[in-house]
Amino acid sequence: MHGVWTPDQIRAAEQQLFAETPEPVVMRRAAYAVAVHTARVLTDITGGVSGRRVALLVGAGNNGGDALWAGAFLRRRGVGVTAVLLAPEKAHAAGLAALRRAGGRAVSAEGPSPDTSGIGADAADAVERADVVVDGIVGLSARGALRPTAAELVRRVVVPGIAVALPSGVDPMTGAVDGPAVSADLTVTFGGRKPCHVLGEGAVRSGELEVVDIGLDDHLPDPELHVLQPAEIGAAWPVPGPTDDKYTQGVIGVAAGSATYPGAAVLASGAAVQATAGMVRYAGPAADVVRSHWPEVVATGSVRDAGKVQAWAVGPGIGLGASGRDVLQHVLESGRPVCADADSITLFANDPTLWDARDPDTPLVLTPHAGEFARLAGHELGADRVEAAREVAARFDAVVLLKGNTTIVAAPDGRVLVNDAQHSWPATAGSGDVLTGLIGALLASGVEPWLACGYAAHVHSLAADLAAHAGSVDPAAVGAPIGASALLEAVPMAIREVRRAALG
Ligand SMILES: NC(=O)C1=CN([C@@H]2O[C@H](COP(=O)(O)OP(=O)(O)OC[C@H]3O[C@@H](n4cnc5c(N)ncnc54)[C@H](O)[C@@H]3O)[C@@H](O)[C@H]2O)[C@@H](O)CC1
Ligand SMILES: [K+]
Repeated sequence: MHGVWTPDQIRAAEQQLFAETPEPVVMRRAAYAVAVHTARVLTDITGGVSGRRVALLVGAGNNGGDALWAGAFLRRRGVGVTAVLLAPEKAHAAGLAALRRAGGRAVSAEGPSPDTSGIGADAADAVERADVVVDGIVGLSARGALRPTAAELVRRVVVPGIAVALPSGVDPMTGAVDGPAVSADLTVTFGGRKPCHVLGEGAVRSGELEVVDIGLDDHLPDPELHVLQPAEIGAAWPVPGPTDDKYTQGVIGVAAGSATYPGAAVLASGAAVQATAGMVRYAGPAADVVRSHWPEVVATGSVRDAGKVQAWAVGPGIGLGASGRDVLQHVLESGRPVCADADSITLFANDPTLWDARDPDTPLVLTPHAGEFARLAGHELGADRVEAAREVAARFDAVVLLKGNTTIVAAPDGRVLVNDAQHSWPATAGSGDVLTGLIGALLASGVEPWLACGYAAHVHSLAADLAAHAGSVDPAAVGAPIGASALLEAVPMAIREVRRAALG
């Protein structure tokens, strides 16, 4: 599991570190890593380092200081370095002096003779002629949209960009982008991941991420967020052992779909069949259709005669009427872990007395999208999705999986997992029904609910990615839109992929 720390947590750890290692030494450590990675990128794209050109975009703070020091190190390897200073009078003095000593030059972003968009000729020329641009405009202390000159410079960058700490223009806490922002090929960040590297557009804008050790590790508190790694998901994914039979691996009950809309039932049951090797029971009015798609499912017409299960997946397509309510109430009273999705969430929102049916000691997972979340929470989902999910998880004493391009999984005790999909292929009708089946199957296998959601979210987005690329994991492969059935079909491929990662 990777940790993710807030800017405040990182700053506090830095202050502790500075008590033992002087701040300029730490900055040079960070900058040296930026220089090493920039040299690597230069070699990748131009075949060498010496004689290549790098433009540094330099803001008023220490982020600009990192870029200036990195420029000084690159000069020593023969790189032609020009620093474009956004606030010449506030540029990091020691960094600027080091760059000049090493033979680099500095120009003002706005002068002399700025063009109609406010950019000076030397600055425009430096950005245009560079092989690589290093973004040191703003880092951890970024506030709001980029100021006009910085925004204009960012618009002009067409060559590969390396972001120092984080891509400028991205909100450090939420990953949200408001106006122009750097789209980095590579982000070199220090001490640990920050929320913007894993949330929303920031995750995409960060490009490849390099986390550099600058000595902070011993000073960092518990992380704010966690990101699961494929290998740990693969190692934990339940597969049958030598002494297992169909019952010992967990039996999942699926209560979904209706006679008129059987699709949700077929997809959720199918996902459960593909996810784990135990047994799947379906209970509801779509029993015949489910049986014809998935002969291995034991299907009955009602939750009342479903037989024993170890967990329930309930909700997709059950409707908002009395029968849907009855189904939800029954599974809540079963004393088994429940993954409640879609109509179940709206039923909870419409009728708070349903919470009384729940055994407080039995885990409950809620998997809302933004609209369902708003109904459940009683307010719209704002920019801070993490805090929103955390608050609702605590309020309802349930694990909340908030759907979106970045999936957030909040536990009632405040732990938060993030699954940063990096693509939107799962944004297709029926994809949520597949996710519900995956989570339910993992719950039935005894996986802890918070992790079950994290494992399922990862495998779900990986399956969509694989399906969209016809099974290829080559990042250069071109994708095509998929439906939920194709996603479902790719689930075993995704499970194999994470299990392979676990083997190393
Ligand atoms: N404290 C340290 O010695 C270390 C800091 N590090 C670097 O320092 C950075 C943090 O430095 P600072 O706290 O000085 O702050 P930053 O360099 O992140 O930003 C502060 C400056 O950016 C400007 N700014 C803020 N929002 C802006 C916007 N929307 N558009 C344009 N300009 C904006 C402000 O005028 C302010 O002067 C980290 O991200 C990292 O790159 C690293 O060198 C590691 C060690
Ligand atoms: K930056």
